[in-house]
Amino acid sequence: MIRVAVAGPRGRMGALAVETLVTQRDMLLVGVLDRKMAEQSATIAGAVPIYTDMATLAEESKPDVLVELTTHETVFSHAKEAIKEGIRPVVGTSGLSAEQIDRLAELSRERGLGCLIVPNFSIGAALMMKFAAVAAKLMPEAEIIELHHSGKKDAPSGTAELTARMMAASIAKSKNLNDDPDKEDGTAVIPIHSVRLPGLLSHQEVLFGGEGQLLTIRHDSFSRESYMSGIKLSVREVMKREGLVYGLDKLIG
Ligand SMILES: NC(=O)C1=CN([C@@H]2O[C@H](COP(=O)(O)OP(=O)(O)OC[C@H]3O[C@@H](n4cnc5c(N)ncnc54)[C@H](OP(=O)(O)O)[C@@H]3O)[C@@H](O)[C@H]2O)C=CC1
Ligand SMILES: O=C(O)C1=N[C@H](C(=O)O)C[C@H](O)C1
Repeated sequence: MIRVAVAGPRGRMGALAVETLVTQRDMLLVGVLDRKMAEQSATIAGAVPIYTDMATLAEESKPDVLVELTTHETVFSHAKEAIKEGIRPVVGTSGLSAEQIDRLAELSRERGLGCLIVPNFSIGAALMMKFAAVAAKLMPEAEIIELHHSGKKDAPSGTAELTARMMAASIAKSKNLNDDPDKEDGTAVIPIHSVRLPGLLSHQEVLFGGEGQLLTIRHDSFSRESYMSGIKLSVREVMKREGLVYGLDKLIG
C-alpha cells in the first residue's frame, strides 16, 4: 500500500487529486497539507487528518509520497522539506526555477529517494512535448504559445518551460544548430508567449516556421480529469525511482 499525502487540498487540482487517489486500491490517503485549518479541506479530506506543517505530517501520518499541488511560492520549500523527511515528492505545481530543479535533483540523489517533477500530467501534453522535440531538430525556428484560464497565477506555464527545454536539448544535439555560427553556446532559446483569458483551461501550440510552410503541434486540456491518470502513474512510479525525473514523457517510454 502506498501512503500518499496531498498538499493544496482546497485547490482546483488538489481537491480532484484527493477524490481520485482515495479510490485507488494500492494507495492510502494518510493526510493533507494545507496552509490553514479550513472547514473546506475537512470536507474534502473526509476522515483524513489535515496538517499545516510537513514535520508533523511526516511524524504522525508517515506518507511515502507527497503530491504537491499548491503555488509557485510554496512548492520548492514543500518539496525540499518532504525529501528531508524521507517523503518522495510528486510535484505538479509549476513555477520552479532551473536552480531549484537542480537543487531538488541533488537532494533526492543524496537521500536516495525518487522525486518527480511533472509540469503536465496529461498524456496528450507529454506526447506534444516529445513530438515538438523531434520536430525541432529539423525545424529549429519555433515559438510556443501557451494559453490558460485567468485563475492561473504563474507565467510562463511549467508545460511551456519543459517543452522549450526539450526542444533546445534536441536542437543542440542536431547538426543543424551546432554548425550555426550565430548561436554562441549551442543552446537555442525558444520564445514563449503566455495568454490568460476566461473560457480557457490549458492549451499549448508549438509553431515551427520554414520556407513557405508552418507546422503547428497543439494540445488542449478541456477538463482537469485529463491530469488524473498521470497523477496515479506518477505516484506509483516515484516509489520505484531514485533521484529526479522531470516530465511525464520520461515515465511513458
Ligand atoms: N502538473 C499538472 O498537470 C498541473 C499542474 N497545475 C499546477 O498546479 C498548481 C495548482 O493549481 P490549481 O489547483 O489550479 O491552483 P489553486 O489556486 O486552485 O490551488 C492552490 C491551492 O494551494 C493552496 N496553498 C497555498 N499555499 C499553500 C501552502 N503553503 N500549503 C498548502 N496549500 C497551500 C491554496 O490555498 P489558498 O487558496 O488558501 O491560498 C489553494 O487551495 C499550479 O501551480 C498549477 O500550475 C495545474 C493543473 C495541472
Ligand atoms: O495552472 C494550470 O491550470 C496548469 N498548469 C500547468 C502548467 O503550468 O503547465 C499544467 C497545465 O498547463 C495546467
